[in-house]
Amino acid sequence: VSLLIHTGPDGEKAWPKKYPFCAGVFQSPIDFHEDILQYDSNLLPLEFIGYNVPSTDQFTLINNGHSVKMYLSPAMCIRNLPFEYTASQLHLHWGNRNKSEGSEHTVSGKHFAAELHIVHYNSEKYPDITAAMDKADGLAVLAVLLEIGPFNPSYEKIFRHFWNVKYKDQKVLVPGFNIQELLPDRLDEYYRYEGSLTTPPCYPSVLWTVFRHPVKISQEQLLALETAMYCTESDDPEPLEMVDNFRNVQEFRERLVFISFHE
Ligand SMILES: NS(=O)(=O)c1c(F)c(F)c(S(=O)(=O)CCO)c(N[C@H]2CCc3ccccc32)c1F
Ligand SMILES: [Zn+2]
Repeated sequence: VSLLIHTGPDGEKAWPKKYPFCAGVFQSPIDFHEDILQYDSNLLPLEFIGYNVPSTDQFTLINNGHSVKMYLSPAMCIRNLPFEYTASQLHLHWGNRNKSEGSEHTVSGKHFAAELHIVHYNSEKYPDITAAMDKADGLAVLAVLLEIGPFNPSYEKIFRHFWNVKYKDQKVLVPGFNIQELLPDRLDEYYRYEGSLTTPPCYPSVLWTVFRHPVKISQEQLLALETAMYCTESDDPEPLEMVDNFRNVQEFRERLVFISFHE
């Protein structure tokens, strides 16, 4: 299934056949534009517990055939959400070397170069992410929009390992570091809405927090992300580049996106 997930924009048109929720309600990602945004003074800055993981710990980074994902420590969690959410994994979405517009969420119709997602599950109500992932209050995903700028040493702590996970099912250990370094400075400014997984099975189970301010990585780091990995296994005679693994924005009718900042 992972090979079929992102083979071009037509790939996602085929999802509902096998994954009915992908054609359902509350689908993500979406475009953030003026007339659906509403300021909400109750949206507090998120509080991160255990994000500063010591370098003696290690994260497993794995190429799962349609993204590169890094398993996180169960000691990492977020407060100031309706429940306590425990970290599960982080992964990225990106475009290709000729079109560096691979973010999933867009702002006023504009794609950013790429997008980082940190997936958490509601550990107050569910024992693990498998139990949580299809529940309306099951998941909370933090999203960071990435754009081109100076070299980013924090992102490099993950990106430097891409060459060891070029092919599907390859994995490598990454020394622990402070995952909060991957987030923008203004943790108090974000978009908030109820949406879904952006990959099959597309469960409408995600409380999305998309930070307002993008984080910068260098052109070279972005190129590494866009060119290092393949969806196929190392011995596959027809290698398939892992590119354009973002879902297109979904219809967003009669709903609002709440913002924690004034325009
Ligand atoms: N953009 S997104 O945040 O919606 C999102 C993804 F885009 C994505 F690719 C993955 S995955 O783990 O690589 C493959 C699908 O399971 C997940 N993984 C989540 C979804 C289901 C699940 C189950 C166990 C651990 C992680 C996840 C995901 F939440
Ligand atoms: Zn994602």
